[in-house]
Amino acid sequence: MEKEVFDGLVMKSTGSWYEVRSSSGDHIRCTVRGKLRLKGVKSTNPIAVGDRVSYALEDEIGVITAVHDRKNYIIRKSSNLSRESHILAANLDQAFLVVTPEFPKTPLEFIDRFLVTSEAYRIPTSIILNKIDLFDGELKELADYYRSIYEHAGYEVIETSAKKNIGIDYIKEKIKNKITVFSGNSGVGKSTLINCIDSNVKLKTGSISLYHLKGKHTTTFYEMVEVAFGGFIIDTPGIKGFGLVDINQNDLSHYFPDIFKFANGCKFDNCTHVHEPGCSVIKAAEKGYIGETRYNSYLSILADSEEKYRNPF
Ligand SMILES: Nc1nc2c(ncn2[C@@H]2O[C@H](COP(=O)(O)OP(=O)(O)OP(=O)(O)O)[C@@H](O)[C@H]2O)c(=O)[nH]1
Ligand SMILES: [Zn+2]
Repeated sequence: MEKEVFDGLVMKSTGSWYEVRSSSGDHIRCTVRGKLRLKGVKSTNPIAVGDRVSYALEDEIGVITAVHDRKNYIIRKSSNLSRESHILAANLDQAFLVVTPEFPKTPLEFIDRFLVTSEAYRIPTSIILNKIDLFDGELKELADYYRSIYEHAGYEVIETSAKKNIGIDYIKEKIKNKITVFSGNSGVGKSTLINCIDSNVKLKTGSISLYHLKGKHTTTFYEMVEVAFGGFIIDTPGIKGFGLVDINQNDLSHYFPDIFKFANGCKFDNCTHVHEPGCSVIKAAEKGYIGETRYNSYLSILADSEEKYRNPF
Protein backbone atom coordinates (compact mmCIF):
# COMPACT_ATOMS: atom_id res chain seq x y z
CA MET A 1 0.00 0.00 0.00
CA GLU A 2 1.23 3.51 -0.85
CA LYS A 3 2.14 5.54 2.21
CA GLU A 4 0.19 8.70 2.85
CA VAL A 5 2.21 11.81 2.06
CA PHE A 6 1.87 15.11 3.95
CA ASP A 7 3.02 18.63 3.28
CA GLY A 8 5.17 20.46 5.81
CA LEU A 9 7.46 23.41 6.37
CA VAL A 10 11.10 22.95 7.40
CA MET A 11 11.73 24.84 10.65
CA LYS A 12 15.21 23.61 11.37
CA SER A 13 17.95 21.83 9.52
CA THR A 14 21.02 20.30 11.05
CA GLY A 15 22.36 18.80 7.87
CA SER A 16 21.48 15.28 8.98
CA TRP A 17 17.92 15.66 10.22
CA TYR A 18 15.16 18.20 9.89
CA GLU A 19 12.37 19.55 12.01
CA VAL A 20 9.23 19.86 9.92
CA ARG A 21 6.06 21.67 10.92
CA SER A 22 2.93 19.84 9.84
CA SER A 23 -0.12 21.71 8.61
CA SER A 24 -1.66 21.32 12.05
CA GLY A 25 1.39 22.81 13.74
CA ASP A 26 3.05 19.67 15.10
CA HIS A 27 6.82 19.41 14.83
CA ILE A 28 8.02 16.21 13.28
CA ARG A 29 11.56 14.97 13.14
CA CYS A 30 12.39 13.99 9.60
CA THR A 31 15.20 12.36 7.70
CA VAL A 32 15.94 12.03 4.03
CA ARG A 33 16.52 8.71 2.45
CA GLY A 34 18.44 8.28 -0.74
CA LYS A 35 19.02 11.17 -3.05
CA LEU A 36 16.62 14.00 -3.57
CA ARG A 37 16.93 15.47 -6.99
CA LEU A 38 16.87 19.22 -7.08
CA LYS A 39 16.74 21.32 -10.17
CA GLY A 40 19.61 23.66 -10.90
CA VAL A 41 21.17 23.90 -7.45
CA LYS A 42 24.43 22.32 -6.52
CA SER A 43 24.45 22.44 -2.79
CA THR A 44 25.83 20.50 0.13
CA ASN A 45 22.41 20.47 1.77
CA PRO A 46 19.40 19.55 -0.32
CA ILE A 47 16.91 20.94 2.18
CA ALA A 48 16.96 24.22 4.07
CA VAL A 49 14.90 26.14 6.58
CA GLY A 50 11.82 27.54 4.86
CA ASP A 51 11.54 24.70 2.40
CA ARG A 52 8.11 23.26 1.81
CA VAL A 53 8.40 19.50 1.66
CA SER A 54 6.39 16.32 1.29
CA TYR A 55 6.98 13.64 3.87
CA ALA A 56 5.68 10.23 4.78
CA LEU A 57 5.46 8.85 8.32
CA GLU A 58 7.24 5.70 9.32
CA ASP A 59 6.36 5.10 12.96
CA GLU A 60 7.09 8.45 14.64
CA ILE A 61 9.73 9.51 12.15
CA GLY A 62 9.11 11.47 8.98
CA VAL A 63 10.86 10.74 5.74
CA ILE A 64 11.09 13.64 3.33
CA THR A 65 10.23 12.52 -0.15
CA ALA A 66 10.21 15.78 -2.10
CA VAL A 67 11.16 19.43 -1.84
CA HIS A 68 8.70 21.78 -3.49
CA ASP A 69 9.86 24.48 -5.88
CA ARG A 70 11.40 27.44 -4.09
CA LYS A 71 10.36 30.98 -4.78
CA ASN A 72 13.81 32.17 -3.66
CA TYR A 73 16.69 31.09 -1.47
CA ILE A 74 19.87 32.45 0.01
CA ILE A 75 23.04 30.54 -0.52
CA ARG A 76 26.63 30.65 0.63
CA LYS A 77 29.72 29.01 -0.77
CA SER A 78 30.74 26.15 1.47
CA SER A 79 34.27 27.50 1.59
CA ASN A 80 36.43 29.81 -0.48
CA LEU A 81 37.96 26.95 -2.37
CA SER A 82 34.82 24.99 -2.87
CA ARG A 83 32.46 25.11 -5.77
CA GLU A 84 29.76 23.64 -3.62
CA SER A 85 27.23 25.89 -1.99
CA HIS A 86 25.18 25.76 1.13
CA ILE A 87 21.58 26.90 1.11
CA LEU A 88 20.92 28.96 4.21
CA ALA A 89 17.18 29.50 3.89
CA ALA A 90 14.40 29.33 1.32
CA ASN A 91 11.05 30.91 0.48
CA LEU A 92 11.65 34.17 2.26
CA ASP A 93 8.81 36.65 2.00
CA GLN A 94 10.80 39.61 3.25
CA ALA A 95 13.94 40.77 5.02
CA PHE A 96 14.15 43.39 7.74
CA LEU A 97 17.54 45.00 8.02
CA VAL A 98 17.80 46.53 11.48
CA VAL A 99 20.11 49.53 11.59
CA THR A 100 21.09 52.31 13.96
CA PRO A 101 22.72 55.55 12.76
CA GLU A 102 24.68 55.61 16.03
CA PHE A 103 25.05 53.40 19.17
CA PRO A 104 26.41 51.48 17.23
CA LYS A 105 26.73 53.17 13.87
CA THR A 106 25.65 51.02 10.96
CA PRO A 107 27.80 52.09 8.00
CA LEU A 108 25.82 53.18 4.95
CA GLU A 109 27.93 50.98 2.74
CA PHE A 110 27.04 47.97 4.86
CA ILE A 111 23.36 48.74 4.27
CA ASP A 112 23.95 49.14 0.54
CA ARG A 113 25.82 45.85 0.31
CA PHE A 114 23.02 44.11 2.14
CA LEU A 115 20.46 45.61 -0.23
CA VAL A 116 22.47 44.42 -3.24
CA THR A 117 22.32 40.86 -1.99
CA SER A 118 18.64 41.03 -1.11
CA GLU A 119 17.86 42.49 -4.55
CA ALA A 120 19.93 39.74 -6.17
CA TYR A 121 17.95 37.15 -4.24
CA ARG A 122 14.68 39.00 -4.95
CA ILE A 123 13.79 39.35 -1.31
CA PRO A 124 11.75 42.48 -0.59
CA THR A 125 13.61 44.37 2.10
CA SER A 126 12.64 47.05 4.57
CA ILE A 127 14.99 49.01 6.75
CA ILE A 128 14.20 49.23 10.42
CA LEU A 129 15.66 52.29 12.05
CA ASN A 130 15.76 51.09 15.63
CA LYS A 131 16.50 52.93 18.90
CA ILE A 132 14.61 55.92 17.52
CA ASP A 133 14.10 57.03 21.15
CA LEU A 134 17.79 58.02 21.19
CA PHE A 135 17.49 60.23 18.13
CA ASP A 136 15.80 63.39 19.25
CA GLY A 137 17.25 66.88 19.43
CA GLU A 138 20.49 67.17 17.48
CA LEU A 139 20.60 63.50 16.70
CA LYS A 140 17.22 63.59 14.99
CA GLU A 141 18.94 64.95 11.88
CA LEU A 142 21.08 61.86 11.71
CA ALA A 143 18.09 59.52 11.79
CA ASP A 144 16.31 61.70 9.21
CA TYR A 145 19.41 61.52 7.01
CA TYR A 146 19.37 57.71 7.06
CA ARG A 147 15.65 57.65 6.45
CA SER A 148 15.78 60.05 3.51
CA ILE A 149 18.58 58.13 1.77
CA TYR A 150 16.65 54.88 1.72
CA GLU A 151 13.21 56.32 1.13
CA HIS A 152 14.65 58.16 -1.82
CA ALA A 153 16.17 54.90 -3.07
CA GLY A 154 12.70 53.33 -2.91
CA TYR A 155 12.85 51.30 0.30
CA GLU A 156 10.45 51.39 3.15
CA VAL A 157 12.04 52.74 6.31
CA ILE A 158 10.33 51.88 9.57
CA GLU A 159 11.26 53.72 12.74
CA THR A 160 11.09 51.66 15.89
CA SER A 161 12.04 51.75 19.49
CA ALA A 162 12.14 48.40 21.20
CA LYS A 163 12.63 50.28 24.44
CA LYS A 164 9.70 52.72 24.11
CA ASN A 165 7.44 50.41 22.12
CA ILE A 166 7.33 52.59 19.01
CA GLY A 167 6.50 51.03 15.66
CA ILE A 168 6.12 47.55 17.11
CA ASP A 169 2.46 47.08 16.18
CA TYR A 170 3.24 47.97 12.60
CA ILE A 171 6.11 45.45 12.51
CA LYS A 172 3.78 42.79 13.89
CA GLU A 173 1.29 43.52 11.16
CA LYS A 174 3.96 43.17 8.50
CA ILE A 175 5.24 39.89 9.92
CA LYS A 176 1.85 38.22 10.20
CA ASN A 177 1.68 34.99 8.16
CA LYS A 178 4.99 35.67 6.43
CA ILE A 179 8.52 34.30 6.62
CA THR A 180 10.72 37.22 7.67
CA VAL A 181 14.48 37.33 8.03
CA PHE A 182 15.88 39.74 10.59
CA SER A 183 19.38 40.86 9.96
CA GLY A 184 21.69 43.60 11.12
CA ASN A 185 24.95 44.23 12.88
CA SER A 186 25.52 43.15 16.44
CA GLY A 187 24.08 45.55 19.00
CA VAL A 188 21.42 47.24 16.87
CA GLY A 189 18.70 45.60 18.95
CA LYS A 190 17.47 42.64 16.91
CA SER A 191 16.94 40.38 19.90
CA THR A 192 15.26 43.13 21.92
CA LEU A 193 12.98 43.94 19.00
CA ILE A 194 12.02 40.33 18.41
CA ASN A 195 11.37 39.95 22.11
CA CYS A 196 8.91 42.89 21.89
CA ILE A 197 7.14 41.24 18.99
CA ASP A 198 6.66 37.97 20.81
CA SER A 199 8.26 37.45 24.19
CA ASN A 200 8.07 33.66 23.80
CA VAL A 201 10.33 33.64 20.78
CA LYS A 202 13.79 32.49 21.70
CA LEU A 203 16.05 32.58 18.71
CA LYS A 204 19.05 30.39 18.30
CA THR A 205 21.42 29.57 15.55
CA GLY A 206 23.30 26.37 15.72
CA SER A 207 26.81 26.00 14.47
CA ILE A 208 27.76 22.64 13.24
CA SER A 209 31.28 21.79 12.34
CA LEU A 210 31.93 19.99 9.13
CA TYR A 211 35.28 18.41 8.54
CA HIS A 212 36.60 18.81 5.05
CA LEU A 213 39.81 17.50 3.60
CA LYS A 214 41.14 21.04 3.71
CA GLY A 215 40.61 21.31 7.45
CA LYS A 216 37.93 22.39 9.83
CA HIS A 217 35.22 24.65 8.63
CA THR A 218 32.08 25.80 10.35
CA THR A 219 28.70 26.02 8.77
CA THR A 220 25.84 27.89 10.30
CA PHE A 221 22.35 26.53 10.03
CA TYR A 222 19.46 28.85 10.46
CA GLU A 223 16.44 28.12 12.52
CA MET A 224 12.96 29.43 12.02
CA VAL A 225 10.70 30.32 14.90
CA GLU A 226 6.93 30.63 14.80
CA VAL A 227 5.37 33.74 16.30
CA ALA A 228 2.19 33.38 18.33
CA PHE A 229 0.02 35.55 16.07
CA GLY A 230 1.11 33.70 12.90
CA GLY A 231 4.27 33.97 10.87
CA PHE A 232 7.88 32.88 11.07
CA ILE A 233 11.09 34.69 11.95
CA ILE A 234 14.64 33.82 11.06
CA ASP A 235 17.39 35.66 12.89
CA THR A 236 20.81 35.93 11.29
CA PRO A 237 23.19 37.16 13.96
CA GLY A 238 26.36 38.78 12.86
CA ILE A 239 26.16 37.92 9.20
CA LYS A 240 27.29 40.41 6.65
CA GLY A 241 24.46 40.73 4.23
CA PHE A 242 23.28 37.38 3.06
CA GLY A 243 26.77 36.22 2.29
CA LEU A 244 28.26 35.81 -1.10
CA VAL A 245 26.49 36.35 -4.33
CA ASP A 246 28.62 36.30 -7.42
CA ILE A 247 27.63 39.43 -9.22
CA ASN A 248 28.72 40.12 -12.70
CA GLN A 249 29.97 43.70 -12.98
CA ASN A 250 27.49 44.49 -15.70
CA ASP A 251 24.66 43.30 -13.50
CA LEU A 252 25.55 45.23 -10.38
CA SER A 253 23.45 48.26 -11.31
CA HIS A 254 20.39 45.97 -11.57
CA TYR A 255 20.60 45.60 -7.83
CA PHE A 256 20.50 49.34 -7.21
CA PRO A 257 16.93 50.09 -8.37
CA ASP A 258 17.47 53.84 -7.85
CA ILE A 259 20.50 53.71 -10.19
CA PHE A 260 19.17 51.20 -12.65
CA LYS A 261 16.13 53.26 -13.50
CA PHE A 262 18.45 55.77 -15.23
CA ALA A 263 20.57 53.18 -17.04
CA ASN A 264 18.41 52.82 -20.10
CA GLY A 265 19.40 56.35 -21.13
CA CYS A 266 23.10 55.45 -21.33
CA LYS A 267 24.80 55.65 -24.70
CA PHE A 268 26.50 52.25 -24.38
CA ASP A 269 24.67 49.05 -23.58
CA ASN A 270 27.54 47.77 -21.48
CA CYS A 271 27.98 51.07 -19.63
CA THR A 272 29.42 50.59 -16.14
CA HIS A 273 28.30 54.12 -15.19
CA VAL A 274 31.77 55.07 -13.97
CA HIS A 275 33.43 57.12 -16.69
CA GLU A 276 31.66 56.49 -19.99
CA PRO A 277 30.60 59.38 -22.18
CA GLY A 278 26.86 59.72 -22.60
CA CYS A 279 26.17 57.96 -19.28
CA SER A 280 22.82 59.04 -17.93
CA VAL A 281 23.52 57.52 -14.52
CA ILE A 282 26.49 59.84 -14.02
CA LYS A 283 24.30 62.74 -15.11
CA ALA A 284 21.57 61.73 -12.69
CA ALA A 285 24.11 61.40 -9.88
CA GLU A 286 25.51 64.87 -10.64
CA LYS A 287 22.06 66.36 -10.56
CA GLY A 288 21.32 64.68 -7.24
CA TYR A 289 18.62 62.37 -8.56
CA ILE A 290 20.70 59.47 -7.32
CA GLY A 291 21.86 59.78 -3.71
CA GLU A 292 25.56 60.47 -3.38
CA THR A 293 26.17 57.76 -0.80
CA ARG A 294 24.29 55.21 -2.90
CA TYR A 295 26.33 56.01 -5.97
CA ASN A 296 29.55 55.86 -3.94
CA SER A 297 28.60 52.42 -2.63
CA TYR A 298 27.91 51.32 -6.17
CA LEU A 299 31.42 52.43 -7.21
CA SER A 300 32.98 50.75 -4.20
CA ILE A 301 31.24 47.41 -4.75
CA LEU A 302 32.07 47.58 -8.44
CA ALA A 303 35.75 48.16 -7.64
CA ASP A 304 35.68 45.14 -5.32
CA SER A 305 34.21 42.92 -7.98
CA GLU A 306 36.87 44.09 -10.45
CA GLU A 307 39.49 43.13 -7.92
CA LYS A 308 37.95 39.70 -7.47
CA TYR A 309 37.75 39.28 -11.21
CA ARG A 310 41.47 39.93 -11.55
CA ASN A 311 42.41 37.78 -8.55
CA PRO A 312 39.81 35.07 -8.33
CA PHE A 313 41.78 33.15 -5.68
N1 LIG B 1 17.66 53.02 23.67
C1 LIG B 1 17.38 51.87 23.08
N2 LIG B 1 18.16 50.79 23.30
C2 LIG B 1 17.84 49.62 22.68
C3 LIG B 1 16.73 49.52 21.81
N3 LIG B 1 16.70 48.25 21.34
C4 LIG B 1 17.74 47.60 21.89
N4 LIG B 1 18.43 48.41 22.71
C5 LIG B 1 19.62 48.07 23.50
O1 LIG B 1 20.70 47.80 22.61
C6 LIG B 1 21.55 46.78 23.14
C7 LIG B 1 21.74 45.66 22.12
O2 LIG B 1 20.49 45.01 21.92
P1 LIG B 1 20.38 43.50 21.39
O3 LIG B 1 18.93 43.22 21.23
O4 LIG B 1 21.18 42.59 22.25
O5 LIG B 1 21.11 43.63 19.98
P2 LIG B 1 21.29 42.52 18.83
O6 LIG B 1 21.13 43.22 17.55
O7 LIG B 1 20.37 41.37 19.07
O8 LIG B 1 22.78 42.10 19.01
P3 LIG B 1 23.45 40.66 18.73
O9 LIG B 1 22.71 39.65 19.57
O10 LIG B 1 24.88 40.85 19.14
O11 LIG B 1 23.31 40.41 17.27
C8 LIG B 1 20.89 46.32 24.42
O12 LIG B 1 21.53 46.97 25.51
C9 LIG B 1 19.45 46.81 24.30
O13 LIG B 1 18.85 47.07 25.54
C10 LIG B 1 15.92 50.68 21.60
O14 LIG B 1 14.94 50.71 20.84
N5 LIG B 1 16.30 51.83 22.24
ZN1 LIG C 1 25.89 54.61 -17.72
